[in-house]
Amino acid sequence: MNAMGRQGQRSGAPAAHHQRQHSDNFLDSSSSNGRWLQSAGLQHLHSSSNPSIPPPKDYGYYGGGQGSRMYKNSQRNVNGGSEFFTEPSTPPVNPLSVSRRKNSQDLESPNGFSPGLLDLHSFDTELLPEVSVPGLCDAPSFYLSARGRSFDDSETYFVNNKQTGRVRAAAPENNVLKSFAADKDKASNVAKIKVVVRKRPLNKKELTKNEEDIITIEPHSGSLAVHETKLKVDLTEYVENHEFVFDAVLNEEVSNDEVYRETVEPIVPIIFQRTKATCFAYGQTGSGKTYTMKPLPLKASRDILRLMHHTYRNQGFQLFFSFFEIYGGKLFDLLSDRKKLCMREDGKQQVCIVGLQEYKVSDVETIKELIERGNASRSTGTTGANEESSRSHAILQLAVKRLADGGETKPPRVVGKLSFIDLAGSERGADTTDNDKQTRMEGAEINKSLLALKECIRALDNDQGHIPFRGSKLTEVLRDSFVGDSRTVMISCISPNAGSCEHTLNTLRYADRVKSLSKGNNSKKDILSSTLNLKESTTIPLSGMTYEDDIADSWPENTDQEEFDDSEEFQEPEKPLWKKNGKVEAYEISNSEDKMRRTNGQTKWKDPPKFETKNSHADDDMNALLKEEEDLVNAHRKLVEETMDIVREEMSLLVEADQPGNELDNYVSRLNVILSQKAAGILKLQNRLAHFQRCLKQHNVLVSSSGY
Ligand SMILES: Nc1ncnc2c1ncn2[C@@H]1O[C@H](COP(=O)(O)OP(=O)(O)OP(=O)(O)O)[C@@H](O)[C@H]1O
Repeated sequence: MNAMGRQGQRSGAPAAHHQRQHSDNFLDSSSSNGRWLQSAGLQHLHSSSNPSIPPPKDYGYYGGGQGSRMYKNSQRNVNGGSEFFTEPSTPPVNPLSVSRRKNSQDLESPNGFSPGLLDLHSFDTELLPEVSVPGLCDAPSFYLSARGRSFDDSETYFVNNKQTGRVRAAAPENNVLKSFAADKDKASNVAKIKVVVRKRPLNKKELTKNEEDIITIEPHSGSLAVHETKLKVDLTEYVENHEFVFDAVLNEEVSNDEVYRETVEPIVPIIFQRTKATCFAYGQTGSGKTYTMKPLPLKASRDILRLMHHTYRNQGFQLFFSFFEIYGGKLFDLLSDRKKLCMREDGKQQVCIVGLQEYKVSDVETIKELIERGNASRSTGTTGANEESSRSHAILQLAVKRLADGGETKPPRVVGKLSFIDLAGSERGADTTDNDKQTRMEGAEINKSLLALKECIRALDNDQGHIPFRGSKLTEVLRDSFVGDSRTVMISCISPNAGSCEHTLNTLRYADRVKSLSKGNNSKKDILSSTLNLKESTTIPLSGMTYEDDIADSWPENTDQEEFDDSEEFQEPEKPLWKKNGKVEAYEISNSEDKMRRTNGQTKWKDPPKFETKNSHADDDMNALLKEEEDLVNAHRKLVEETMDIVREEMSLLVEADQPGNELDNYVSRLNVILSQKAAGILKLQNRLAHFQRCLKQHNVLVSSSGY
């Protein structure tokens, strides 16, 4: 049945009344009721939290008929599917069309890659003096009012087209230069975390199946609604509206250029100011993560190079490129024949990826080539929802480095870093069409890392002293995104079709949790990060490492930062990968850091602690427990939602019971159904709770140490 038909059937009251009702409730989302429900992750129930208010029955949501389903359907017909997937500004590389494993010979051939240099402490920016910004005061002040606003600003930083939700695309060529020069303080005011949602258009398959678009986007207010069709106990349908507000919401018409301008462009200038920034896409398989992420690094590189060649000309800045993936809990270099990599922390708990090949790049063409090579090496497969699905988390890093005073004789030091992370689909483990063992294992691993990411976010959100970054390789890599002088942009990708409703709601709830991180006091999180460093320095080695890895890597005995800060330690040249005109062209980050320290007669690495195996089991246990907890909370939330529905049903039953001539039989049988439903729901949750309690008991030691 089409939306119009259903709407006609459902509407018991004039549509105008409902429209007002919804938008009032929505606008009232800051009320205590709204906050109360939001705090329980049930904000979507706000509009119907008062059982005396009839349930929402139509989509007349944002007023003026624009948010109605009728409107959306007609919009869809205009798009008709012919525009679908026509826009990639960077044509997607088909990994299957390119040989998956490039040999290193091929990769290292000197075809334009400029010299690269070793950087052991690739995340260490402490020793660098602050970058002076030439011409800062000359900045045209009009620019600030037009573009380059910080994420915190209450006004949108670009102008939206009110009809289409399209972001105005009229940016001047050198806007990054201008926005950077505009105001250094403004740039450093860019919010620590920005959460953006992007909705993709319905695809051909969904259109063929006549699937409904259930997402309404209101770009001006950053709000979005998911219209979920549900069944009452008497099997009649009704629609529940779930409302969310984010830093920005981008509808299906927004181009990749516009996505870039909204997400990454504002953070590019501050990479030159000792900032580590991360942009990642999150969402179910086939929701558009890769499509969204793919063009961003190239656009960012272009802007970074422009800054280097203009604003910072002759100031010793260099751009380095690396690309790796996390697959099955292990790291692989996508630019080096999928060489296995190893992650390590230095004395300051800074992450260092040993063996990762970095390329010094100075032109966009080379970067494009590297991106294509990396993408071709990615692990992909087919899921029910996406024929070319990413099975891994891919991490592409652009590091801005600067030559030290000694010029080319010393390795340049990192000034800032921009990381792009294309996460694997958020529900891969639950994909029912994935039934071979390998795929299931991949799914489990992906879920583990996404769960760990969520737990880190939750821990930061709840001001917990311990942030479980070690829960997965992904969170270890991402750690820098959340602590210290860092910026994070999360792009939540959602599918519009009704069949994806549950996954979409999960993605949006996840995004909502990340968003709440940015609400609080940032300094609070910085304090947290120092607590974290203290705690982490005394905890166990990286989970998921093999025993061999552990023996080879060992662990820092001494975390005295001063000793590790000594830049003289970095003079030993790294293993050159290839040479051009007698100059080293590319280097790999190796474990010579260990050797240096040992040969200095000051061994700072010790044998693996004896309790290591036990602790890596403990990590697994903790992950399992976290998963149990997650499931319990979700089940509880679901029961509350169902209870609300049942209460509504009861209210109308009572109203009917009071009507003259009401049939007692009908009342009795419906009440019976309602009560059985309630009892079944409670019983199910009780069983789950009992199971969780048993798990807690089983892992008693863990429970006390992880603060349960
Ligand atoms: N905004 C969009 N506009 C047009 N086409 C899109 C958009 N987003 C995604 N697509 C298309 O949808 C399909 C799936 O997208 P994509 O591969 O990016 O999904 P994904 O989230 O990365 O999936 P997975 O997690 O399985 O890797 C692709 O064919 C892509 O071109």
